[in-house]
Amino acid sequence: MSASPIVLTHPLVRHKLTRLRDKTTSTAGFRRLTRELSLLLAYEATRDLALVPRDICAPSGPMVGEELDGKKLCFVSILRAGNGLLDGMLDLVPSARVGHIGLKRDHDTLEVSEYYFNMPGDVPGRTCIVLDPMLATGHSAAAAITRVKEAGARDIVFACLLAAPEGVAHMQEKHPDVRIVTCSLDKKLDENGYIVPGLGDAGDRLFGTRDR
Ligand SMILES: O=P(O)(O)OC[C@H]1O[C@H](OP(=O)(O)OP(=O)(O)O)[C@H](O)[C@@H]1O
Ligand SMILES: O=c1cc[nH]c(=O)[nH]1
Ligand SMILES: [Mg+2]
Repeated sequence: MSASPIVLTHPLVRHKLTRLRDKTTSTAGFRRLTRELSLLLAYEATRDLALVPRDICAPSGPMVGEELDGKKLCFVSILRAGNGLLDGMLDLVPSARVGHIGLKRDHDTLEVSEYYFNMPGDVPGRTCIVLDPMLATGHSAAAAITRVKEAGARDIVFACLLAAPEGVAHMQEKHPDVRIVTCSLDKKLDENGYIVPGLGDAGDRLFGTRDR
């Protein structure tokens, strides 16, 4: 059974997301807002990490604190727009490993092709948080997660800024075990496979390009 996506409803998220969607927001502003939202996404995406007790000496005396258990985290960025979320996540968890998967969506068929794959060796045992701002048809996210599973990952979260119902349904069919954390569940896809209301092309807005 697949879980429903976790949608962040915090006022800060809603405020920043509105600025992000606004087509008059500059490239620099878009990049900064994406980074800020990634910190808030990371907070929710890491909610279930296991803790173990740790003895420390506080200024007032000994106490039992807590620290993260085991081998911790691996972030996986789906190139290229996933990199917009990566730096903020690494600010929060600087020791995380990082994998990269290069995927390009064909504008006509909406199918994806892989052009790059590089994962750390010690992925089994780590929680993998796969990053991409957009879950549209879900083809990119599902293909990336198939590859992450082939690398040995078992505990996987997919974190995005916007999700379309079509993408959520595709992920629930292909990877029902993967939790989806998003800042918004939008209305639908348009006839070109773009999210409505959406924010346009995330990669282009992050990097100041125009790829269609
Ligand atoms: O859910 P889907 O229908 O697969 O669409 C979502 C994908 O499309 C965009 O990437 P794109 O292929 O445009 O590459 P880019 O990040 O290099 O711009 C986006 O960053 C996702 O990876
Ligand atoms: O709306 C969309 C859909 C896919 N990719 C994007 O960047 N935006
Ligand atoms: Mg793009």
